Amino acid sequence: MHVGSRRAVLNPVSGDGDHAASVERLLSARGFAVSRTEGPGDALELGRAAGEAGAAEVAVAGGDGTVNEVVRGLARADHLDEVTLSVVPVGTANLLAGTIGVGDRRQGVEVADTGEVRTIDVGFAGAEPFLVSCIAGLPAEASLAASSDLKGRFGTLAFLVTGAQEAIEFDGLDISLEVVGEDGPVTWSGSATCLLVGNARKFVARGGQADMEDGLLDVAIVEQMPTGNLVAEAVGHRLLATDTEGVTHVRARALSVDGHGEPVRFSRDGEVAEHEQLDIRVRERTLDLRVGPSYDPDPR
Ligand SMILES: Nc1ncnc2c1ncn2[C@@H]1O[C@H](COP(=O)(O)OP(=O)(O)OP(=O)(O)O)[C@@H](O)[C@H]1O
Repeated sequence: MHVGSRRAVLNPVSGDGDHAASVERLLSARGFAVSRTEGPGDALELGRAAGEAGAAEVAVAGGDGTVNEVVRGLARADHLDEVTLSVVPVGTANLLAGTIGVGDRRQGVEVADTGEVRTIDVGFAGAEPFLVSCIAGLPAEASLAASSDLKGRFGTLAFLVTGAQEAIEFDGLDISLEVVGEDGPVTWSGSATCLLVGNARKFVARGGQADMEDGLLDVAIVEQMPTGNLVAEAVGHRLLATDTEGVTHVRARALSVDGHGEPVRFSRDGEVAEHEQLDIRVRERTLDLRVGPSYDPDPR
């Protein structure tokens, strides 16, 4: 491997922010040229620069937000399918790392160096990529409402805390969907509490990790229900059973979301944007990703 082909993007303020020096040292020792972010948007530019320089490997030391920025930068440099990505989890929730068997920062560094490489699907919402999920409605509102202070104190639980509060006030999304499902087209129209589209995560049955190599997105549409609290609880605990009334579940290659002229707020791996109309699709086996030893390519 030639010098400079391994780059790392390190967010020094992710999570509790006590990792920068030690993780930088560990990654440097494995041959990664480490760049630190100095503010929002830097990880995107560093990802783009790594892509434009043709970096063979990019490690991200950060949380899901930082991973999302780097992946967007790599996509803009048209380098997503030529790079090997790895994640050193130093954020708060670290959803992606959790689903690919990378438990902590030391293991993350080890995996960044020698972990098995799998080629995973990448979701796209319009032109923007996502690895974990693209969600609209209640959970997106809730995660938006979780201030970083709250996130800092409660970690992932902040989602649940705010989720329950927001549910009481949430009006629902008035949307129409055209879904290219695994078994044919599906249409849906109505008022939804939320639309959950997972690449690395699934939201029905036991929830948790989804198959990231099957060329399919896991789509759950939760109908607006009068008792919003109940839904918040169900979503929060990831207990949406397959047959829950009011929940439509489809494995899909693509879907088109229409907000009937009203902007719908989407969260792509935590990055928020509003769209009146959005096409979401999956590009099968697009990104090489280093995974931990407990990664299960076909979780059931
Ligand atoms: N040097 C910096 N100073 C302040 N903010 C930064 C800096 N570098 C990056 N950021 C911003 O920090 C935010 C949080 O990053 P990240 O998602 O990695 O951590 P987290 O929120 O703790 O973890 P998670 O997303 O896994 O819950 C990102 O929105 C990013 O834009």
